[in-house]
Amino acid sequence: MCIEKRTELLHHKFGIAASAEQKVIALAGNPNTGKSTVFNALTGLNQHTGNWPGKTVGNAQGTFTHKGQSFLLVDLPGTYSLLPNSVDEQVARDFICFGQPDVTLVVVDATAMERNLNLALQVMEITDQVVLCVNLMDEAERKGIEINIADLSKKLGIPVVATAARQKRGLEELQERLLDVACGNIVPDPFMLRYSQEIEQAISELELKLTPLLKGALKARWVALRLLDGDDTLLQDIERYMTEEPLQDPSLGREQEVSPSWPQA
Ligand SMILES: Nc1nc2c(ncn2[C@@H]2O[C@H](COP(=O)(O)OP(=O)(O)OP(=O)(O)O)[C@@H](O)[C@H]2O)c(=O)[nH]1
Ligand SMILES: [Mg+2]
Repeated sequence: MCIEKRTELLHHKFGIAASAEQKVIALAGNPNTGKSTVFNALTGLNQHTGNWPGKTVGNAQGTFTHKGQSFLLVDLPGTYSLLPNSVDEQVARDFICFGQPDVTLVVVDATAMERNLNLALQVMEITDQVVLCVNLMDEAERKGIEINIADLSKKLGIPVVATAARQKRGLEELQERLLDVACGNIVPDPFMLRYSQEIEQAISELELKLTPLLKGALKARWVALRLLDGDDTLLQDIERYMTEEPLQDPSLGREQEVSPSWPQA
């Protein structure tokens, strides 16, 4: 999508005023992982709060500049998943999918990695442009939890930064990695969850049909997974946010439903 079109989309559909040269960062994560603390530490007083258009869910936007590059940071509601079961999850998913952020920064709690990585894996299915922030490192250290950040980054295929946002630790490196991914100096190659053979087969068949329809706007594999899961809200959202050419292939119905199950926390 060209920059002018994205600026227009952000303004009209999400109430976000980003300038053409700004890199847009979506801040996602489980509740209480320190997203707002990271947001505040990075943006300081350069913040603006309101509601998401048509929703009673709070929306905070803020700006910062790193090495001459301006960033607009959007603090998303805390969620455990991106399946649209609640308004918070819908808001987070819609922005990550359709707001076309340059990077989605997933903030996880270093003391509860297993539960938190579930959301990170879901984001990595939607977009390659992901940076992981392992926050609350001071708490993890206090509890004797050790995390091999370099190994985690290698296994996940995305940049991973350790932070203790309340103490403002690790934020410089976080800004560096955001700049790297936003500007293309680092091209993440996220680890993909593999499902059963039956589901993988169905995904491949749907991907073939979806790829030309989606024209790179969304990952065909992820849309295929959502369709197989019977997620009607995604088709509505595709029409709402990509209104120029709604999906019209009648064979993309629900008859092929087999439910892939998300890894449970
Ligand atoms: N010890 C420690 N506490 C932190 C750190 N980061 C955030 N906190 C604290 O964790 C609590 C939750 O932080 P928030 O920034 O509100 O978390 P959040 O993810 O925005 O929470 P929701 O918006 O409710 O989902 C607050 O009391 C913060 O001060 C950290 O790195 N170390
Ligand atoms: Mg918050």
